[in-house]
Order: sequence, then structure tokens, then C-alpha cells
Amino acid sequence: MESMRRQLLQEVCPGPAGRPRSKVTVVGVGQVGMASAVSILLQNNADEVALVDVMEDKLRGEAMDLQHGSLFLKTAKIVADTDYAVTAGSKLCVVTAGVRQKEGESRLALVERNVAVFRKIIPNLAKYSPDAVLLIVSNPVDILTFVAWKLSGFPVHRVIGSGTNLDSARLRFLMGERLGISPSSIHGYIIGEHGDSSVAVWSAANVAGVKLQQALESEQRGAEGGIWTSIHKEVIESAYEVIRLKGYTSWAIGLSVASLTHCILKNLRTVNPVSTLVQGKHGITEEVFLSLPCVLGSTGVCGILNQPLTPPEMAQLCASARALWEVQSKLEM
Ligand SMILES: NC(=O)C1=CN([C@@H]2O[C@H](COP(=O)(O)OP(=O)(O)OC[C@H]3O[C@@H](n4cnc5c(N)ncnc54)[C@H](O)[C@@H]3O)[C@@H](O)[C@H]2O)C=CC1
Ligand SMILES: CC(=O)C(=O)O
Repeated sequence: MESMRRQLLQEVCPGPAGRPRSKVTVVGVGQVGMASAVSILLQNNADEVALVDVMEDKLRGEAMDLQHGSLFLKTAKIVADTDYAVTAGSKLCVVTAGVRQKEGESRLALVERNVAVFRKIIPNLAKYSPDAVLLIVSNPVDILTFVAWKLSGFPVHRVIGSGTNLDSARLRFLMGERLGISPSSIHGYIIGEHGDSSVAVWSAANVAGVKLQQALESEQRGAEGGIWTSIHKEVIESAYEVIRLKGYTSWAIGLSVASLTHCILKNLRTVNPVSTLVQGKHGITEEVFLSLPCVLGSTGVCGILNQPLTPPEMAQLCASARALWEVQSKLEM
């Protein structure tokens, strides 16, 4: 092959040697891992994508299938191995490995099984990519982000949970449907736990700066607690409903992960609700990770927005922190 290469072209200046500049690792090539990997590849931000899983054949099959699509992609290298050496030099490591909920099961019920999985994964990622940002997706994502922080020994700003970025996207979609306006023009945040105790910050919801609070208040006084309350309920039920219908959720979380990847690799400093250490914020005393609006850049969480909350919103957020602490404090680390 080398002699054919020499016949074919005269080498003038070989390309830059050494490490890739924007390598992304995805651990776990299940439904969420592959939806994330494909969404990341379609965004053209990474110059190398590495995949890791414990299921050798599935891993090789997924990698080959993606490599065969190289013609239609703009990512130079797609690699895969069960050995974490393949992840070396990653700028961002996305962790999607572990068990997922069965129909009707809560995210919190997965915690012990997925902590065991994380014990095998996180030290390896830290060893081969000591400067990476870790983006945790596996559930229960807030507790597992805390676990990843502890196991990695990384500074807290470099360990992020995908958190309520997805819940907020669901909220904006549902509000958009009701209002007939694109989700991109609707600004609404879900904060707190990614899951059952999440908090909808209705006090800040707006369309192009026009606050929805007044309309919301008259709605709340209406029959059945108002349409907006029911939208938050629908957001919480969303994952359960999709799991009931297709067995798992994948596309929306994959797109959400790719969007966060874009912000981090491109150092965009956009504001996204992601899971970060919130002790000391809004009266929270526990050492827990929950989502608050964060400025994201190449170093991970560059800042946490001081978002004004109403007393009921703050009380709900503190209850969310207590609910997580209840589970987290029982973990053997
Ligand atoms: N944060 C969020 O918004 C969301 C989180 N999730 C969570 O993502 C996780 C993955 O879900 P799915 O992809 O649907 O599950 P899946 O079962 O399709 O894939 C999980 C993958 O993890 C791999 N894995 C297990 N142990 C491993 C280890 N020690 N090292 C490397 N890989 C390992 C499995 O071999 C499998 O390929 C679940 O915990 C799920 O609850 C799912 C959707 C949204
Ligand atoms: C499964 C899950 O966490 C979600 O789709 O929100």
C-alpha cells in the first residue's frame, strides 16, 4: 500500500502530527450514546470521536456503521475500543453508560447499579484525558454527576450533568405548541432535579422579553390549576410516556448533548440549565448537583446565573435538593 501511495502522490508537507484538537469521547454505545454520537458528528465540531463500551461486538458494529458514513460526515476520525487508551486526549467525555429505566421505574431507582458502572469508567477517563470536561448523562444524572466529580478528582467546573437542558427543551416545545411560536423564541427554564422534583421557573418565562407571568397568574386562577401547571406536569411525565411507547428516550437527549458539546468545544459562553454543584445557592445547604442556568465554555461551567426566584420556586428547589441528598447520602463512595 505504501508503494502505491508513493506512486500516487508526492508528499509535500505531512499534516500536523500529534493530538487531535477537539476530540470527543462517548462512553456507552446504547440508544443514548449513539443518538449523542450521531448528533455530535452531524454538528461537525469534533475532529475525532472515540466510542467505548463493554460489549465488544456491539461497539465494533456501531463504529463500523458510522465509519461507513464518513463520506457524508466532516469528522476525520472515528475510533472505538473497550480499552480506554482510545479516549486519550479528549476535550470532552460524554458518559451515557449504564442501566436505563424500565416502564414506570424512576430515575433514582437506578442509582446503585450505575454508581458501580461509574467506578469502572470515570477513573479511566480521568487517567487518559486529565484536562477534559466530563458531561454526565446516565441516570440519575444529578447524583451521578456528583459521583463522577468525586471519582475523577477534577475541579468542579469540569464535571457537568446534562441536567434539565432536556426538560427545558421539552417545556419550550410544549409552550411553543400552545402559543404557536417557535421554541427558540420562548424562554423558559426548568431547574433543579432532572426528573420528578424539577422546578419550572414561571416567574422568568417570556417570549422575546415579554413576561408571561401576568397571563400565567390569571391562568393559574382558572379551572384545573391552569394550562401552565399542566405543561410542567407533562414535562415530568414526558420521559415515562416515551419509555412506555418506545422503550427508551434517545433523540431529544442526543440533540441536547450535541448542543452542549457545541457550546463547550466552541467556547460559546451560552446559558444552559445544566447540573452543577449548587451548595450555597438559593439557600441550599446540601452538597448536591442540580441544574441552574450556567454559562458554558471550553472550561466547562464558567459561571452560574443569579436567577431571581419567587419564594415558592426557591422552596421547591430546596425540596429538590433534600430529595436528592436523601438518596445520595446513603451511597457508599
Ligand atoms: N440525562 C438524561 O436526560 C437521560 C439519561 N438517560 C440515561 O442514559 C443511560 C443510558 O441509556 P440507554 O442508552 O437507553 O441504555 P442502553 O441500555 O441502550 O445503553 C447502555 C450502554 O451502556 C453500556 N455499558 C454498561 N456498563 C458499561 C461499562 N462499565 N462501561 C462502558 N459501557 C457500559 C452497555 O453495554 C450499553 O451499550 C441510562 O442511565 C438512562 O437512564 C436516558 C435518556 C435521557
Ligand atoms: C430517561 C430520561 O431521563 C429522559 O428522557 O428524560
